[in-house]
Amino acid sequence: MKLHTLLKVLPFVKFPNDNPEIQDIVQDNRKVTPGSLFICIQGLTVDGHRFAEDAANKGAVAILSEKPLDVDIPVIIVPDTKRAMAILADSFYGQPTKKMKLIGITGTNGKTTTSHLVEQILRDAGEKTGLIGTMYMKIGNNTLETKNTTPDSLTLQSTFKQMLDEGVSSAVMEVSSHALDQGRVFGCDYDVAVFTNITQDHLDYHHTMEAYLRAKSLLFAQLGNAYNHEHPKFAVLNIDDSGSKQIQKETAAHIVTYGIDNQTAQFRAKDIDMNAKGTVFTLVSPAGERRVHLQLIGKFSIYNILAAISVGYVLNIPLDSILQSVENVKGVPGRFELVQAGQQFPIVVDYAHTPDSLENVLKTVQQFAKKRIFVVVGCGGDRDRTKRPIMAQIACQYGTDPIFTSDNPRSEDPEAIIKEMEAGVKGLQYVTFVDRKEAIKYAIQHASEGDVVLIAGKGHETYQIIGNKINDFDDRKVASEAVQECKK
Ligand SMILES: CC(=O)N[C@H]1[C@@H](OP(=O)(O)OP(=O)(O)OC[C@H]2O[C@@H](n3ccc(=O)[nH]c3=O)[C@H](O)[C@@H]2O)O[C@H](CO)[C@@H](O)[C@@H]1O[C@H](C)C(=O)N[C@@H](C)C(=O)N[C@H](CCC(=O)O)C(=O)O
Ligand SMILES: Nc1ncnc2c1ncn2[C@@H]1O[C@H](COP(=O)(O)OP(=O)(O)OP(=O)(O)O)[C@@H](O)[C@H]1O
Ligand SMILES: N[C@H](CCC[C@H](N)C(=O)O)C(=O)O
Ligand SMILES: [Mg+2]
Repeated sequence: MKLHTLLKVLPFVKFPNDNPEIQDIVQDNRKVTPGSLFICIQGLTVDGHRFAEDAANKGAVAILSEKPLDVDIPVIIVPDTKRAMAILADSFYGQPTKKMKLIGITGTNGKTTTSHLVEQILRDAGEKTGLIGTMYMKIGNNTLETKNTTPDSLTLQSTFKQMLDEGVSSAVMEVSSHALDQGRVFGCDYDVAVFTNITQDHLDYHHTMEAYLRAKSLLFAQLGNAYNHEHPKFAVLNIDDSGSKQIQKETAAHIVTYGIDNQTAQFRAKDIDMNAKGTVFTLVSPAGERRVHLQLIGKFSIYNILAAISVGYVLNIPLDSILQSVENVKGVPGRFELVQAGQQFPIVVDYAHTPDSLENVLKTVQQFAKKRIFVVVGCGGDRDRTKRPIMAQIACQYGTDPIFTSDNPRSEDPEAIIKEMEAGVKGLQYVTFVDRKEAIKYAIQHASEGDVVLIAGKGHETYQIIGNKINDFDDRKVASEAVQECKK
């Protein structure tokens, strides 16, 4: 694409005299190849403008910048390069999200789970699907690795283009608050946006809950208009969560509500019956009442199911097909996943790494544990420090045997992180092991029939990040091995 053609989507920019062919758009000087447009991003760690000269030396033919630069290739100046990058990426890759159904899911907890449920509903309805989220990106059945839950706008739009080339008709993605704040999704044309909930997390980044909710609400602000009857847009909101009120004010889309406690929810679960094998509830929906039998457990799972059902419904998928899909779902890897290694008690591996998710999952475990509840839990390094004492306190409140350990300490001292957890539980009973393997072993050695072992925080993760090193570590494997060792 010619530079001038590409720049047409950015109003008021000054077109340079040169009009080179743009082969690629990159934001990392290490990825520049001849013919690239290099975009300078002021990051949180470094200022990308400082790599402009190197990009030019490597063959970049133009630079997008927020300030004048001393290089001998054209420099186009815009007020906000991150935003411009998202808009250019959308245009460069042929506006892929305009040609497919796109569902975005945001909220503190439940994004990965809900996106998998929605993907399943769409597949069962005959769509070829794409999925972007914490665990991977998927095009049909092929998975691609991903670094972020929501990738940068260039990766995002090129992935959508690939999806389109491979026949994807509907894509579902998790939209993190970081991505919204950094404009990674500005170039996405969503049809449906979902809000799961908001509770404490990421205060290291957003600083206040108000700023965190504001970031989440950006997804709904960019969603578009309810009165475009050809392409109506839908905001699917958890009406039991007070954050929905704020979000509702920020969007011009149709509002669709789901919930359990609030009787006005358009998609509501009532008469809930839960046991260790699954959950049964009555779905109240615009299409009438239906009894639903799930293989998932926990009140939080019902919220995810309701969100997914609402999405399917607004996309005109027949309710019968939607319900058949969700009833068949066995679970999502690392979310309340049971480790079966021949032991006499349940071992649950769960991705709860926030106070609210830990509390929810422990309340669910409490319903089934006859005796003790062992909770292995740590808190991530280089992440919200204020959740550490709270998570420790929740582990002590709901567990009988809390075990504090490490969960991706990253650049921080693992012992110091545990100390910050301990500050929340002075005078209470718990044990600590810096080595997560030892913590898991301890729980499994001490548990017996009637007890439950919950290993929280890492879920599907297959690594433990200590310093800059990414070490192999999978809670599910470590737990299985510990069970085998105990049998010896
Ligand atoms: C805090 C945060 O969000 N950081 C993201 C941010 O990095 P950054 O601002 O530090 O970027 P930077 O390193 O300063 O670089 C600035 C610019 O210089 C360029 N650069 C940099 C170095 C160099 O040698 N050459 C070069 O050209 C970079 O490509 C970039 O364009 O922009 C990067 C590119 O888009 C992201 O990969 C990176 O995510 C890091 C890995 C991260 O850990 N992010 C987490 C906090 C995050 O975003 N998490 C959410 C999920 C949260 C949840 O679901 O709970 C997510 O969506 O993943
Ligand atoms: N709707 C929900 N409400 C509260 N907690 C939930 C909900 N759904 C899942 N959880 C809990 O949160 C954990 C993470 O769930 P999930 O991976 O679906 O969330 P996520 O929003 O994608 O998280 P992340 O932001 O880290 O990617 C689960 O393991 C479970 O303990
Ligand atoms: N998306 C979350 C994942 C946290 C998972 C937990 N295991 C940790 O490392 O803190 C984050 O990056 O904050
Ligand atoms: Mg996720």
